[in-house]
Amino acid sequence: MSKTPTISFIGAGNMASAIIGGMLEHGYEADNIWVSAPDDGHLQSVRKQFGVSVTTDNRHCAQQADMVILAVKPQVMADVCRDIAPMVQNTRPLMVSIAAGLTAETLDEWLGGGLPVARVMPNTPSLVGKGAAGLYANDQVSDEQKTMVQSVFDSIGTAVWVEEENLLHGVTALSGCGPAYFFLILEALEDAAKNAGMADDTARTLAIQTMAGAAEMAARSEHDPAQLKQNVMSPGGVTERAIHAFEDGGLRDLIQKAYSTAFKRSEEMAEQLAGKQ
Ligand SMILES: NC(=O)C1=CN([C@@H]2O[C@H](COP(=O)(O)OP(=O)(O)OC[C@H]3O[C@@H](n4cnc5c(N)ncnc54)[C@H](OP(=O)(O)O)[C@@H]3O)[C@@H](O)[C@H]2O)C=CC1
Ligand SMILES: O=C(O)[C@@H]1CCC=N1
Repeated sequence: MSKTPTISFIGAGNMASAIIGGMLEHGYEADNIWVSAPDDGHLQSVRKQFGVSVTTDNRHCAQQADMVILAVKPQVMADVCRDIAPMVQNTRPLMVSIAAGLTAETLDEWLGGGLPVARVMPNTPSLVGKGAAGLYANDQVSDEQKTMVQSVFDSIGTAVWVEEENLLHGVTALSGCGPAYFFLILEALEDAAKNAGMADDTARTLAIQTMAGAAEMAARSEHDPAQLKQNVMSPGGVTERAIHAFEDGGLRDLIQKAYSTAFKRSEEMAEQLAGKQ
């Protein structure tokens, strides 16, 4: 596709806003973006914030698109898809779902069948160009359409194709949910520092910079995280005590448990929603 593709978002919530904000920040033209959602008041604030075109009519939104990004909650996806199915069966845009769990087969069935359907599991740091997304496409998606969806998610972070759709459960439990895990750790670290008497803004600044610095270092280093951790743990020093406290408290098991629970929930949602009539 030589012209800039028109991209329509159905749903204007946290994740759609993060993707749109990231795309605009990275040079995508607001003129080529449409957004629909039920609440006109909310849409008008989206229009003001981003300068995109808005409508409360999902069909009208989908009609404009080379690529439709379905950004509603999984539980309302069936109704949304069935409503726009007659329209997209005519225009045949690339349909992209960012919903957790829902399979391409289920989505395609709700959309009337035979459409190019891709799935993306993005995350909210897309807003600041630091997203991490897993991508999957069904066999109706052309190479040109794969390039189109990849270029959108590459522009707002890192996008990685998975060979098998089932692998998206693991992507969801890692990078889809992951920002929340790190925000929890930030909250807890800030609280610990404040409990010991540190000023609120100092605790926040130091905690955020430490997390960002550790991530940047892990990304650039030739060493693995275990070695980088060891490099901070002076024998008989301070960090060693804290790391032992984490290990003794079962932090690794807890992380494994949280990850597995998220993974299972993603599988469970796929099964439950596939049965939705
Ligand atoms: N949040 C995250 O970090 C991530 C979310 N996802 C996936 O993204 C999807 C959206 O999640 P999120 O953005 O957090 O959810 P939000 O609740 O923030 O946004 C959902 C949006 O859908 C709109 N909506 C509801 N019903 C309809 C309808 N019938 N037609 C059109 N729009 C409708 C809502 O409108 P209104 O505001 O007017 O109610 C809202 O704008 C989910 O499927 C989730 O699995 C994937 C990865 C990460
Ligand atoms: O919690 C959720 O269901 C969505 C999917 C990944 C992140 N948020």
